[in-house]
Amino acid sequence: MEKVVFTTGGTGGHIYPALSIAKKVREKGIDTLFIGTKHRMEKDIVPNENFRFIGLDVLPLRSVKSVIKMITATISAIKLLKKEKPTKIIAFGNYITIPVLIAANVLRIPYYLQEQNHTMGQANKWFYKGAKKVFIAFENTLESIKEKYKSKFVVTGNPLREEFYGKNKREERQKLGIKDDERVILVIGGSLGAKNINEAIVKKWKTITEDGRIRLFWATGKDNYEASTYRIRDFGTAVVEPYFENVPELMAASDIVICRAGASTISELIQLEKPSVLIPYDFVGQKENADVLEYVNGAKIFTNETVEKAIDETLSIVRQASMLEFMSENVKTLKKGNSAEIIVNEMGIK
Ligand SMILES: CC(=O)N[C@H]1[C@@H](OP(=O)(O)OP(=O)(O)OC[C@H]2O[C@@H](n3ccc(=O)[nH]c3=O)[C@H](O)[C@@H]2O)O[C@H](CO)[C@@H](O)[C@@H]1O
Repeated sequence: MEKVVFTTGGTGGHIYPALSIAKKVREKGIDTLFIGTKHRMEKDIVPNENFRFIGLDVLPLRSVKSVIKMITATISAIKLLKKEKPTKIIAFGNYITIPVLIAANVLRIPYYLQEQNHTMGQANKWFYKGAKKVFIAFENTLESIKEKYKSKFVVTGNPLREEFYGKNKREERQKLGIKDDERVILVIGGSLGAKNINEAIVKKWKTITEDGRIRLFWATGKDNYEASTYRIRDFGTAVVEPYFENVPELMAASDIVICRAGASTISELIQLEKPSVLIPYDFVGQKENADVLEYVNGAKIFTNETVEKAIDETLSIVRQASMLEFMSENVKTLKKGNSAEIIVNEMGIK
């Protein structure tokens, strides 16, 4: 009997792709189990989606204590996998997946990896040589892989929420009451918001809102709403929220998006063929994710120091229909289809 173990955790960026694949597996009536940590957001997100979840006691490898915990967790993972007897394992990167991947090697259970980012994270780098297949989001990741391992890699894009597929721009604009001659700018940070982007929006508020044809949708981030908006007296037609639950609809309706360059956000832009102005959060490898879009002339990249310029540039691009179309056509060339479906097929799950 087929049974698939998913090991993931840390941030939404690692957990949501796993859930999209797991939902496809569950639809086929196949048993699943998630293994993450008992400390981070997977412990809530995964059970909320009605998947069975076991949290191990692991911490980032930064101290002797964390190394001891990693060893203990690995012993627990071996016992757990012996009992659960999965036929396949899939891991989504970062230190949380290490105990299960060591256990998979010890027990010789076939395992697969998924990498969300352009640049592979350390855990995936350590384990890819023993993996059956590695599912990557972006073609250019292959440039850093030795020739003899390349055949293991499959470019699938990142698994996204189902709502990102089959969206139509015109329909979504009608639902939101947006007129044909209005231009929609969507601003989102990562799952935590983006302080620098918020500050620049406030500084440029007058310029953005004085053009009556601009419709702004701006998510400040859950913890930044008060600090970002208290100086604004009149929101006009702008929609400002701490967090948008309906990003698929808003992104589909928008003409251009200002955002960070987390892997899921980049893949969502690709799926919806959106021009963007990106301000990567650099130290976690987002610049390389952003480069994927800029390289095909589908996005412009700015830095935390030049966010105000980024907004001026957005206002300029959004008024040029031909530029928007050019960028959108270029983004389209990166589309890969429904990644979760492709991955389930590649894993031989019927
Ligand atoms: C700070 C940090 O460590 N970031 C990393 C984290 O990204 P993080 O999880 O922050 O960012 P991602 O872009 O991968 O995902 C953000 C998700 O939140 C959604 N969203 C955002 C705002 C909003 O109002 N509503 C909403 O639904 C987006 O649509 C997207 O699906 O994991 C990613 C995947 O490994 C990495 O690429 C990022 O570098």
